[in-house]
Amino acid sequence: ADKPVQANDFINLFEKLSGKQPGIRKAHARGLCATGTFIPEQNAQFPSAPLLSGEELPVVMRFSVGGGNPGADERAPSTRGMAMQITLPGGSRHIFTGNNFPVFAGKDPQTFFGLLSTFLPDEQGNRDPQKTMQYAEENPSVKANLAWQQAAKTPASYANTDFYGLHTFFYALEDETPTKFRWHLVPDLGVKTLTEEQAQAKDNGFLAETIKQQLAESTVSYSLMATIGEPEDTNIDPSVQWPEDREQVRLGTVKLASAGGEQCTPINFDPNVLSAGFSPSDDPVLRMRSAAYAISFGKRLSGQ
Ligand code: HEM
Repeated sequence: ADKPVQANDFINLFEKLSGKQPGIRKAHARGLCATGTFIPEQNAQFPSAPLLSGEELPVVMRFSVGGGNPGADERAPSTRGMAMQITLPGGSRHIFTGNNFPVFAGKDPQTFFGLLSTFLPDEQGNRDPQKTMQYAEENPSVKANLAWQQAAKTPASYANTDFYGLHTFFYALEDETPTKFRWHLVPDLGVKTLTEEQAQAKDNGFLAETIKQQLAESTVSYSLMATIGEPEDTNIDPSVQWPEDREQVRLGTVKLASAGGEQCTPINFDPNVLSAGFSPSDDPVLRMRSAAYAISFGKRLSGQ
């Protein structure tokens, strides 16, 4: 049998797909840093979480385009990412790192790795979409995400994109009843996309300018939502969405103050960094992310 896929295999594969990009994130290479505040809302499902205790908290956010290409074309209807670090009084942190699709491309790291491998060009430098199609037939857990990618339109702005945490997390402090949830971020300015024609009229890197302009003209904010899971909803499979009718709870508002700057440079947006009361699920994709992000972070800081 094949050796199980390791975090470093992903890093090597990203470098094969996008070329060596020394000193740059191995995924989500193109991005934009922003700052703001988190205005928490207390609620019954997260009764004494310090994160939601009522104080406004400082936020550093990084928006990004999926893939390892630092010059990725922002006119393309591909993956967008959002990483957010909230700092609590006393210095502990809570990190949320999500993408603009509601379902992940694979039930585990191995399946995702296999899918990405079908994007590698052959010796003549050609990609073979047939390979990807065949892989999807053999690995149906990638299908929901591929269908989303095929239907995706170009996001009009990071301020008009929703972002999904995808994995399951838990909350409970001391003897509280545990809450099982998945989070997502809803833009208060509404989800907006561009037609192909509108997208082609923009320049390759229009997203930074667009959100700066929106910040100058209006309030840019997001609602941080938690979907509350039922016992029968999967804890470990990010390629399966929970039923639509699950209870939605507001955790608070993220309000942007500025966009641009270097505040994100020293941050590793590891999605397993959680504040008191929160814990990760055993989702193997979530577990793999900590190791992969740490390797990428180390390479970035050491110019590799
Ligand atoms: C096995 C699965 C995955 C692997 C191996 C992986 C790998 C990586 C790596 C290496 C980075 C660069 C980290 C850095 O240099 O700081 C990254 C960034 C990122 N990933 Fe993942 N990832 C995975 C799954 C996911 C999932 C499920 C999501 C969304 C829920 C996601 C969203 C992001 C975002 C938003 C960033 C940019 C973070 C930033 O701005 O610093 N990734 N990923």
